Amino acid sequence: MWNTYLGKRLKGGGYAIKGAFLLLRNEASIQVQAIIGIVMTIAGFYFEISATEWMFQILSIGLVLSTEGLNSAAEEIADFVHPDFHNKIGLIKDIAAGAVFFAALTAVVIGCIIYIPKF
Ligand SMILES: Nc1ncnc2c1ncn2[C@@H]1O[C@H](COP(=O)(O)OP(=O)(O)OP(=O)(O)O)[C@@H](O)[C@H]1O
Repeated sequence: MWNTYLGKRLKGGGYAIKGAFLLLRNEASIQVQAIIGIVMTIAGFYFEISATEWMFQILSIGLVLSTEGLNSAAEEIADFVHPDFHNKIGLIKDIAAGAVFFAALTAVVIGCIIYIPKF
């Protein structure tokens, strides 16, 4: 069953879910972002945001969690291929963190657009 096309796709989905749990269990940065996502979801219900606002908020949370997860993967690869200090490893980690910064900045701007008018 697992060797069929569908079986292989299901197995791939299983690895992805395992990866998501590993991120949530082991990565402090993902845990912080996930907590922020939960707080913003509670705020969304409290302020009764519109369907469009929900879509942007959910996209923002997903974007930040995804880039944060990819950043963690880049850090793992960097530490695996070169555990010692190296300027290039530092540059790779800084660039990966920069990607998270863009996502987080986008989420903050969207959050301000949604919630500032509600005060
Ligand atoms: N092996 C290394 N060589 C050179 N610079 C490094 C190295 N490891 C880390 N750095 C520098 O330290 C910064 C922080 O790296 P680190 O691996 O501690 O990530 P982090 O942001 O603290 O994430 P986490 O807490 O999830 O590990 C990097 O962005 C980089 O500038």
